[in-house]
Amino acid sequence: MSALAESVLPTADQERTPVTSRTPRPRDRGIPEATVARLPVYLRALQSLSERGIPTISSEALATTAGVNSAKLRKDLSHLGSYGTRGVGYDVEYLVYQVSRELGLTQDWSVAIVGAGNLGRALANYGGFGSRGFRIAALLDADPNVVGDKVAGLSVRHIDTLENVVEAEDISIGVIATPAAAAQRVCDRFVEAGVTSVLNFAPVVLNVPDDVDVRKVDLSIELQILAFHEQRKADGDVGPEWIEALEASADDPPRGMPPTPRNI
Ligand SMILES: NC(=O)c1ccc[n+]([C@@H]2O[C@H](COP(=O)([O-])OP(=O)(O)OC[C@H]3O[C@@H](n4cnc5c(N)ncnc54)[C@H](O)[C@@H]3O)[C@@H](O)[C@H]2O)c1
Repeated sequence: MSALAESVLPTADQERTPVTSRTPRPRDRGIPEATVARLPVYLRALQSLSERGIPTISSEALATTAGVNSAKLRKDLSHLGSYGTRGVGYDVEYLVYQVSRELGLTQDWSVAIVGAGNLGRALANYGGFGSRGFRIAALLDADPNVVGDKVAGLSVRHIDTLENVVEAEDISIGVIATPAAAAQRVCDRFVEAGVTSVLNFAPVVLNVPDDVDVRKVDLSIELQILAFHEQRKADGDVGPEWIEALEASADDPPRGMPPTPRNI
């Protein structure tokens, strides 16, 4: 069990549920995507408060710690049914539990990474996933020279075993770290094997059925967004009012403005 999973299970009625890739997932209850994207930011801030032994926090202080405005934070947390107590604020431990539960982190998730190259190995070697409830259960590759390599305590398996691995390891999330040309086929195989959540690092748009969630990570896009902001700052266009306006309209940034790292 992950440290996080242990730390967010205060009572018996909040017990962990064993999850398999075919278990119906606790779907969001109409929570906006932009709110879901900010929950990990709140969680990180809350965990840091918890580690410092801070029992309660006002929405303003939590918003400052998380780097968002307080009205947005209150609205986000209201989607979780959390309103805080007037004059006291939010109970930090309970909010850690609520946000973790909403993100599905009160249970462990098994992850398979396909592509044991530079990126796949770096991901597998990163120790931070385990403490957040993500177990890297398998690393697969198509190159016979790579299959059998030991990475982060795992033996790289052949891609031909993907379906067996998904079944045997109860894989819930598939990570694609292959070249772009191979990504769609790998994705199709994940989906055929029953995986309905895919994290794609390859620079390609994947086609998936409606019930499959794909998140794409592209560092070059993030760098381009930062470059855009650097340019605006150099031109003197980005002042505090502009940032405020952006934060107030996180779901619908002003025309011509890409989402900032603070509002996605
Ligand atoms: N999203 C980002 O921010 C980001 C950053 C760096 C790299 N990337 C992308 O991540 C991917 C991997 O990059 P890398 O530097 O690790 O490349 P790499 O060449 O080091 O590794 C790719 C691995 O995929 C394997 N592979 C190829 N076809 C396969 C298949 N059909 N099935 C299984 N394995 C297969 C190769 O054998 C190789 O081991 C690339 O698409 C790259 O563009 C994305």
